[in-house]
This record gives sequence, C-alpha cells and structure tokens, in this order.
Amino acid sequence: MTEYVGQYVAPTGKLAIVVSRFNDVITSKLVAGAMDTLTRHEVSPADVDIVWVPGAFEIPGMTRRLLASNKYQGIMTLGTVIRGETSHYEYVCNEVAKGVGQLALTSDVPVLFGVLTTDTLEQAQQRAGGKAGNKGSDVAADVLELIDLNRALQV
Ligand SMILES: Nc1c(NC[C@H](O)[C@H](O)[C@H](O)CO)[nH]c(=O)[nH]c1=O
Ligand SMILES: CC(=O)[C@@H](O)COP(=O)(O)O
Repeated sequence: MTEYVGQYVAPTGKLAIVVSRFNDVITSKLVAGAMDTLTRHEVSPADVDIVWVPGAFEIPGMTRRLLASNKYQGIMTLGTVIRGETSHYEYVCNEVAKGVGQLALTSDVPVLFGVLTTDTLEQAQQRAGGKAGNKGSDVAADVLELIDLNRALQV
C-alpha cells in the first residue's frame, strides 16, 4: 500500500492570491494570514502575486485569467461576502463558489476557495484571525499541501 500526503513545503514556482476589496477590513486580514503561513513555510514574498479585484463576484474571472497565464503553481482566492437585506448575498455566494469550484475542477493548477460567506460581520471577523482561525492561513497551507501532493504523485 502506498499512502500520499502533501507536505507544507515551499514550491519552486510562483503563487497568486486573488482577493476582493469589498469588506477589505476583513479581506486584508485574510491576506495577512495567508502571507504569514506562506512565509513561515519559507515561501518568499517575492514569489507571491496579490491581485485585488472589486468584489467576490470578480474573483472567478480574474482567477481564470491568471490560470491562462501559466505563471502560477497555485492560486488562492480570498473574499468576504456578508449577508445584507436582500437576496443579493445568495447570488454572489453561489456564483463565486460555482466559478471557483469549476476552475478548481478543470485546472491542473491547484485553486483554493477562501471566500468567507457569513451572516454577520462578527462571524467574518472570527474567521479572519479570531477564535475561529484565519481562512487565509488555512488556504495557504492547503495550496502548499496540494502542490506537494501533485509533485509526489507526478500528476
Ligand atoms: N455584497 C458584497 C459584494 N458585492 C459586490 C459583488 O461582489 C460585485 O463586486 C459587484 O456585484 C459588481 O460585479 N462583494 C463582496 O465581495 N462581498 C459582499 O458582501
Ligand atoms: C452580499 C451583498 O451583496 C450585500 O452586501 C448586499 O446588501 P443588500 O442585500 O442589503 O443590498
């Protein structure tokens, strides 16, 4: 039996973070968490491109463009969608999740989903460095793991 588990090691190539400016009081903390985790695992900041888009809805499109550039070994998507008074929340969340999910499914380059979808600002704050951790840190570790796993499997 052979078991494969990716390790948290710095890849040889570049990484990208696609992050939305909407709710940037939160998304900036997600980026900070991601960069903290990446640098703790010896990823050079020079090897990370951070691309800011207006809102979460724009994340899939920009991610698709970065994938097409063939510049990156892995892409993390970060955003924060907080429920408002109308059904807009559902449409934004559904399209972002569907778009990023489709890219993750069809790309050989790991694409990670780090978009918070919360009912309240407090819930988002708790997941951006509060008691529920930092989603940016989570997806940073995940992208390192997936890149290394693909390397080990030679896929
Ligand atoms: N309400 C939130 C949005 N809305 C904006 C959309 O994401 C998009 O930028 C706009 O519809 C133009 O296409 N975006 C978030 O990231 N978070 C929200 O809570
Ligand atoms: C998630 C959203 O788009 C949300 O901020 C919009 O708020 P509202 O539904 O009150 O217009």
